[in-house]
Amino acid sequence: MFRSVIVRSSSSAKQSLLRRSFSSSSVPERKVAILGAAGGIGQPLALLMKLNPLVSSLSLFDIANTPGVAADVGHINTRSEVVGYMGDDELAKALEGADLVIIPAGVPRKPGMTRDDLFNINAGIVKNLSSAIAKYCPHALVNMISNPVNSTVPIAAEIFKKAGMYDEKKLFGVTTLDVVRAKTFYAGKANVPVAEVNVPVIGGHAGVTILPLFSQATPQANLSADVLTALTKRTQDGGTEVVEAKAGKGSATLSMAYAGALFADACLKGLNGVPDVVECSYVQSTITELPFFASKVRLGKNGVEEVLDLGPLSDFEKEGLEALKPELKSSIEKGVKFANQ
Ligand SMILES: NC(=O)c1ccc[n+]([C@@H]2O[C@H](COP(=O)([O-])OP(=O)(O)OC[C@H]3O[C@@H](n4cnc5c(N)ncnc54)[C@H](O)[C@@H]3O)[C@@H](O)[C@H]2O)c1
Ligand SMILES: O=C(O)C[C@H](O)C(=O)O
Repeated sequence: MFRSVIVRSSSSAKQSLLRRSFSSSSVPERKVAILGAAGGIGQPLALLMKLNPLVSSLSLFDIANTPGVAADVGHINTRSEVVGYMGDDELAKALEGADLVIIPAGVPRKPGMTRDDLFNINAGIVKNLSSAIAKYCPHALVNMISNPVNSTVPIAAEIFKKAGMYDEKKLFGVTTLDVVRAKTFYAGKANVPVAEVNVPVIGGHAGVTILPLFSQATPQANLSADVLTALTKRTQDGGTEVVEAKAGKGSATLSMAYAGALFADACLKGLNGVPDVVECSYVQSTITELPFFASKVRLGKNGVEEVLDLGPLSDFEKEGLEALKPELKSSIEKGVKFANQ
């Protein structure tokens, strides 16, 4: 179809106009940058973003090993051009012109650690990367994967505020893996096809701050209170389950890359004007008294279009919501304090 439009037009100016308007109305150019692209999440995420036809330029940044990852992924015969960037001197080039920046940079947990135990190392990494984003691609959407997400998102927000370019619609904590897990675990217990399952997950991304709303799960299933309690706990402990199974070799990487690619795809669809794109994400929010909170979010051309209400909660979920607030509040405050010291 594209080729026949070009062949039939007469002048070359007309051809190029047609080419531009045809291609921009179908699939716009989109640059996606991954920071931490040579890591356990970064590599499979780079692969999945290379497979995404919405991406025209894939920028792979890390402090080490990106040339190899970029050469490898770059041989795949899909739409995007791939460029690897290594070291702080190349960070500006990696970011310039980016529409979406995905951040899985930083250290993962080992058995016995909480996500908050990563704060001392990852907070500094996120602070530096956020300063660079503020400088080189201030209008990009940012998908924060680096833990502790409950604190790294507030850190990025504070850095962006200091730089005078903060737009709360453009900053997202990636909690999609919690949704992916809740769907998988629910489908197993409810004995329904997993592809049909939807489960919102609210709150944050650590332990009890992860609150799946199985009362709103579809398709509906009549699960006992004990089963719902066990499903909730398994979703909250999903990350720890992987950390323990990997026995010192890191945390979830493959399922996270899948979840990160799903969320990035939703962001790109929103940017491209696809209607009714709704995903859960940890964003600046007023639906509770906490300044950041994960809930369903409608994505649009400017990022967050609408933070959706929580909807009706069961008594068990209402208790879970009250129980998560103190920990989430203190993680947010820790991030804000760090960014401002
Ligand atoms: N949000 C979630 O649901 C979720 C899920 C899984 C893991 N995580 C988090 O993602 C992070 C990464 O996990 P991983 O398993 O990929 O770790 P990893 O150690 O395998 O990879 C991290 C990568 O970050 C790079 N890096 C370090 N400092 C950097 C900097 N300043 N700039 C750019 N890159 C830098 C490292 O070189 C490495 O390649 C961890 O903090 C982990 O806890 C979050
Ligand atoms: O559990 C972790 O440390 C990594 C990640 O947050 C996860 O949920 O798998």
